[in-house]
Amino acid sequence: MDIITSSEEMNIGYLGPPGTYSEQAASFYLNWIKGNQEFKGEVILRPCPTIAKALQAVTVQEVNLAVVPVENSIEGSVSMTMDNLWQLENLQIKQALVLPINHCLISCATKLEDIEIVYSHPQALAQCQGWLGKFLPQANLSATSSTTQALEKLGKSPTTAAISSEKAAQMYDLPILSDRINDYPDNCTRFWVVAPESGGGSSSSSSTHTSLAFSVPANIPGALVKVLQVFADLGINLSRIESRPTKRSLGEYLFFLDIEASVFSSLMTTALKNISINVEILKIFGSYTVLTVDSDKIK
Ligand SMILES: O=C(O)C(=O)Cc1ccccc1
Repeated sequence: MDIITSSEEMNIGYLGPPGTYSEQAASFYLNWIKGNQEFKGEVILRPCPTIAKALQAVTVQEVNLAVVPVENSIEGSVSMTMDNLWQLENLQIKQALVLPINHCLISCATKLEDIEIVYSHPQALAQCQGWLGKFLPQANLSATSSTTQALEKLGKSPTTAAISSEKAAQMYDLPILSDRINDYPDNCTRFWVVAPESGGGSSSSSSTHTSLAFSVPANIPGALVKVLQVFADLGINLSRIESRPTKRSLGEYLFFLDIEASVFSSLMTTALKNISINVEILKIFGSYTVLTVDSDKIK
């Protein structure tokens, strides 16, 4: 892995305010790069109001890196991340991090029956929708830009609640009314560490995964299968396929692939050459390794 080493200071953007799951991921990464002694200067975490702004901050070099959520085991893709990676130029994924996510219901209410409104990030609300339906059927759900932005809306009201982490509850000095409220216990989110293509050096040849996205030249039968067949024929495993609308016209899609191979492998060189005639625009987001983080490593 290559990290920018020329500067004394490294700034890492993430979806804030402080206390979000994205901050946990960014903070783990900060400690990891310090522990691996790949960067000796000061590392500063910079909260951004949205995922889009965190990624834009990388493109305009306001920050050196951004740590953004990309996929959750219960709710699936974070479309804001996918769409911005496609739209913004010169971004490169340097690393993937998988973090366990344990949601708590945080509120000054004394009983669940008193709660009228629950605030949180749409991903968190979705990851707890079964629990919310069962234990808070009366409550209205309200989306906020992050789980800690939800905490800022709470105040001391006895009729409002937010979904956020245990760490965030401690940070904002708010009580936890219920713990582990996500619908599946092994809830986890994958984050990407994103750098500028030019500033971060090239990806390491030890990378194990590659992410890319493409559009197809025409909406014709077999347009997608021709691309997928190339990977199948070469025995390259795909770990994710996702479609997103091109936003140009209804029914027209971009396809995002996560591939279990390094972009530097000879098989991938062949695959990229072979898919080139079947794709319209191809964007390679980077090659990287995946770090799975234990809950006791999250501060
Ligand atoms: O709002 C946050 O805390 C985030 O970092 C986004 C998010 C929300 C829910 C699960 C994982 C990431």
